[in-house]
Amino acid sequence: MIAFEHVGKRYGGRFEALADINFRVERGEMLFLTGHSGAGKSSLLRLIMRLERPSRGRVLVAGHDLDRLHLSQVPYYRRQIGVVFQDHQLLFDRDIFANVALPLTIQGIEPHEAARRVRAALDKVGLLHRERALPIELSTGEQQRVGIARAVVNKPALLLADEPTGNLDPQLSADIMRLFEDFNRIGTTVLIASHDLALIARLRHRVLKLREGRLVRDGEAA
Ligand SMILES: Nc1ncnc2c1ncn2[C@@H]1O[C@H](COP(=O)(O)OP(=O)(O)OP(=O)(O)O)[C@@H](O)[C@H]1O
Repeated sequence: MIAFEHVGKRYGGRFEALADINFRVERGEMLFLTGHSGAGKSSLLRLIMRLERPSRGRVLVAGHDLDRLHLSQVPYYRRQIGVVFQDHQLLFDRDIFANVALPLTIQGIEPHEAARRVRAALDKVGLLHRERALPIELSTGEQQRVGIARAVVNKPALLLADEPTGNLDPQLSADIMRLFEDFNRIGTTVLIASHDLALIARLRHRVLKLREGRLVRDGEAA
């Protein structure tokens, strides 16, 4: 599903944020990406999303060599990827339904079909009964679940998350991780960047650890 081959990333031609990164992720895997602040986690995720391009090496995702992807193909490529952010980035002037529907609205999906998919996604995160609420009326944990529903509404083959539990207490963090495991169980490949070492250790998935831009560990959580 994902292959990094000797990938390096420099910003501004000088600073090396990632150096000689090599790993493969099979379809249907779930794994964590960890490392200190500034280790390169977000840079690595941005390369997969094709928001950045590597300075060296190759990134392959879902059969695409991202360097060969034509600019006009990038939006279609990104539809295969769901992304969850720490601060969920919801639109506060629209209700939950409209927030989750956003990716489908942008794609011009027919409203009946869009509504069906939005409700299926909200149901999976346990928030179907709140579809007419505004984000401000929900708790932080619920807001994050809306962010996850929006990320999966397209049924992406790959789900990426950047510190999805960064603002949540341990109980809510565990709930959110269980939700990711549910999506993984139905076949979605899941890659989560996280600082939460205690939680990662409990879940016993594969862990990629970065230190100063290098991959220093690839294996089961200790
Ligand atoms: N657009 C950019 N331009 C210049 N330097 C950048 C840019 N993005 C990231 N960096 C630098 O690259 C390094 C890796 O950053 P990155 O955001 O990937 O780390 P991270 O592991 O995600 O950190 P955090 O956990 O704090 O989010 C950092 O030193 C950062 O300052």
